[in-house]
Amino acid sequence: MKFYFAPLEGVTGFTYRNAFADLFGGVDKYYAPFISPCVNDKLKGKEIRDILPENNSGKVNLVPQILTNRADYFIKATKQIMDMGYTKEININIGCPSGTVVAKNKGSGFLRDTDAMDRFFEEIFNWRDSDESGLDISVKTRIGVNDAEGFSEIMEVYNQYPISELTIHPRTRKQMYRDTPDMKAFDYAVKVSRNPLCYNGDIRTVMDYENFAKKYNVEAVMIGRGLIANPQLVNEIKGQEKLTKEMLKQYHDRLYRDFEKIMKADKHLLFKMKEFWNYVSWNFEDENKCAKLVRKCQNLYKYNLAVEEIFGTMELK
Ligand SMILES: Cc1cc2nc3c(=O)[nH]c(=O)nc-3n(C[C@H](O)[C@H](O)[C@H](O)COP(=O)(O)O)c2cc1C
Repeated sequence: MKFYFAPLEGVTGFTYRNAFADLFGGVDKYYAPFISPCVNDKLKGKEIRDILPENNSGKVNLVPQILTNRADYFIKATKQIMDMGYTKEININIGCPSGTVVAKNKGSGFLRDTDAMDRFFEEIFNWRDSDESGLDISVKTRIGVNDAEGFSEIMEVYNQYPISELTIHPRTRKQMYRDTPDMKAFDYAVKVSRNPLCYNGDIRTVMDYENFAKKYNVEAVMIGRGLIANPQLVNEIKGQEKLTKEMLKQYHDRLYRDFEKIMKADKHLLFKMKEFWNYVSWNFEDENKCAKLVRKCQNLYKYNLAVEEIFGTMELK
C-alpha cells in the first residue's frame, strides 16, 4: 500500500510539510493544497510560494494540485508548474466543497456538469498527449453535489480518460465533512473504475486502516486529518512504535519555532497553533479538556502555559 498526505489548505503548507517530513515521514507523496489559476498569464507570489522548490525540503515528494474547470487555465498553470520542476504528476481538485468555489462550478461544483467535465478532460489529455511530457494527471474527487445519484455518470467520464490515479473521498459536497464516508459509492467505484484508485476519508487510527485494507485491494490511501492529529499514524500502520507525548512535544515545538519565524504577529502564530490543537487534541484521553485549555487562550503567554499543562499532566489515549 502507498500512503499519501492529503492536502489541507491553510494547514499542510510547506512549513508544516517540512517539519512533518523531518520528524515522521513514512509518506510516499504529499499533495499540496490547491492553486486556483485565473485569467492572469502567470501564477505569482502567494499563489506559488507554497510549492516553490526552495521552500520544500528534498524529503517531501510533492504533487501540486490545481483547482479549475477551465482547460486553458489548467494548461497554462501546469506549464508554469512543470517549469518549476514538477514534471511527474499534477493533481486536479474536483472535491472542494467551499461555497465560493462551488458557486463558480469548481471543486465539487464541477460534478454537476458531467458534459463540461468531459470537454475539460478531453482538452487537457489532448494537450498532455501532444506535449509528450509524460506528465501524470491525477484527480481527487467527491461523489456528487447533493447526493450520489449521479456518481455513475461521473465515473463514466473518469473512465474515458487515462487518469493516473483517481482519489475518491466518498462524500457529497452537501455532506462537507459530516456523516460517514459512503462506502457503497466507493464499492461501486472499485467495481467500475478503469483507472487506479486511491481511497480517502476518515482513516484516523491503525484499526481504521486495517479494517479498510482487509476489505479493499486498492493501491493507495490518502490520509489528512488523521495524520495531522497523529503524525506517527503511517509509521504505526507500518509496525513502528506508537506515538508518544515526547514525539508530539517535539513536533509541537518545531512547528511553533518555524511558524514564529514567518508569522508577522503573535495573534497569527496563536491562531496557527490553535488550529494544530484542533486535531492534535484527539490523541489525549480527555480530548475535550485538552482542546478547551488551548481554545480559551487569548495570548501566547497563556498559550505556552496551557501547552505546559497539557504535556505535564495529560495522557495520550
Ligand atoms: C481545512 C481543510 C482544507 C482542505 N483543503 C483541501 C485542498 O486544498 N485540496 C483538496 O483536495 N482537499 C482539501 N481538503 C480535503 C482533504 O484533503 C481530505 O479530502 C478530507 O479531509 C478527508 O480526508 P481525511 O478524513 O483523511 O481528513 C481540505 C480539508 C480540510 C478540512
